[in-house]
Amino acid sequence: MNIKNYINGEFKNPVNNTWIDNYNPSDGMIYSQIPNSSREDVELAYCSAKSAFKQWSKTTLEERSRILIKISELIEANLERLAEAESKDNGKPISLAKAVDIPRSASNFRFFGNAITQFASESHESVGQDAINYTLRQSIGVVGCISPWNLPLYLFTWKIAPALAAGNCVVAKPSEVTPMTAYLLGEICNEAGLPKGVLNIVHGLGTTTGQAIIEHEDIKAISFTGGTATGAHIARVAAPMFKKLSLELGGKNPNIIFADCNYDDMLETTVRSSFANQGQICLCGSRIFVEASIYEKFKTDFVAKVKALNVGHPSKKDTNIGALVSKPHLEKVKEYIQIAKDEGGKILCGGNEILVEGFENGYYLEPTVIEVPTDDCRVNQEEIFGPVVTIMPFETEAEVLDMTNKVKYGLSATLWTNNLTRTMQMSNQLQAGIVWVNTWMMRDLRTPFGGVKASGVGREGGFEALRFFTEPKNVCIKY
Ligand SMILES: NC(=O)C1=CN([C@@H]2O[C@H](COP(=O)(O)OP(=O)(O)OC[C@H]3O[C@@H](n4cnc5c(N)ncnc54)[C@H](O)[C@@H]3O)[C@@H](O)[C@H]2O)C=CC1
Ligand SMILES: O=C(O)/C=C/C=C(\O)C(=O)O
Repeated sequence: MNIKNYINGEFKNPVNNTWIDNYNPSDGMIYSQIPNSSREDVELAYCSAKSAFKQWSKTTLEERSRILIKISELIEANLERLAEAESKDNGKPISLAKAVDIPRSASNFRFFGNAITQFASESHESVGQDAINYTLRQSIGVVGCISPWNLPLYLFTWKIAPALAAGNCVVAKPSEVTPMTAYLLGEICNEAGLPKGVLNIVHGLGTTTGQAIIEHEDIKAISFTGGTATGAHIARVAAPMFKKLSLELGGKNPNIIFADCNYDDMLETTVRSSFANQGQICLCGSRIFVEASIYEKFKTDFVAKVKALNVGHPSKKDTNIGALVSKPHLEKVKEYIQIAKDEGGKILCGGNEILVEGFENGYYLEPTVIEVPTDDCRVNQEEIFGPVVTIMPFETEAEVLDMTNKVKYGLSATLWTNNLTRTMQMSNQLQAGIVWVNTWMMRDLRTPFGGVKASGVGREGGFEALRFFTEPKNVCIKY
């Protein structure tokens, strides 16, 4: 089956008729092809978006809201089909796609469909000067949304929904590794009555299609989620063109466990925060620091739970861990396991590729726990983005804070403790955009989402996203 570009409400082949193979990670087979769109395709998408902008930016908030909520309902109505497509394209367990990815994609549209009706601008009375200022929040125009492969429809819609709600028209590119649900979204948008050209989806490689989007002179804002190196490249290209930029990048998130925590909750959640989605979530807690007094107990209990996880075909109900997203990614993760061994790390469990019966060419890897001798080893400093975590003990708050803040990343941190003073003090000092205390990845879509340092620039979510996708203009009236 060939995936096509979605431009001006129609499905089109790429102008230069160049295609890329799309692999099913669970069996390593090519199962579809996608366009490797060129500058010409991006230009067609841009022109279609530009024509639609005049009308869409003037469409009432109620009408925009109605359409976005309709899209949300149609995503829900297509739950099974979308979850199957996501699981096949990405390798994630179908149970996860059904419970998390697709419902959250629907929530993204519903949330921003509602949020835009509550979004208000400010006014400032200049007392004593007989003047009033009011600030308009105007749609930007045509914006670019570029998303990664780990949470394909979830992150694609997390960008598109606020962009559309704010009255922009969009040229969007999903990851070339997981294009299928973005393709299906085009059909849903047509059925929901989204006017032609408001959303345009171009498929292809980052270096061709993505590059054409970020270099386009008239695409005025770029919202990107993906690797830090790619984010830095996008900034180098787009910042001198004065584009607005939202960059949500990698992480090397600490999971800090104190002896006074609720142990059972902590243990269960830590297995999830380590290995959910095969560890391929930028928020996964890939560095586990445990207070020395419970370190040996934690090590034994954690390893036992990890060994019990079921690695298998994504379509099977009892699969906890599916396939990694691609062969090159599997190789990258395996290289890090070798690096850990070379650096003196001890593999407590996992570390090997798995041959799943009947799917021997799939990209399966055992969930891996590595005990590291020091915090400054490469596996504790660099993003692996797979089912691999490190563990090590700590003695004091000061020591663990120092280790957690020493990495170049600063996305999220999880703290397990029942000590209120410690919670407040550490939350203040952790260099991260998001801190979870006694939980992980509990999401409220109104909250600011994003990181500091090499984890990115800007915040997504709630009104932050609507602010990003609008341009403020202050009007000062003297009376
Ligand atoms: N959410 C996250 O934090 C993610 C982090 N990563 C990290 O990045 C590493 C590399 O993974 P990749 O798949 O290569 O991610 P990537 O960052 O290269 O890809 C993300 C998106 O950016 C696009 N892209 C790539 N080059 C571009 C360019 N020059 N201009 C515009 N768009 C471009 C891709 O086509 C894709 O749609 C992973 O191993 C992982 O460590 C990857 C995906 C998601
Ligand atoms: O918005 C969320 O709930 C999760 C976002 C996750 C990422 O951005 C990621 O893994 O890249």
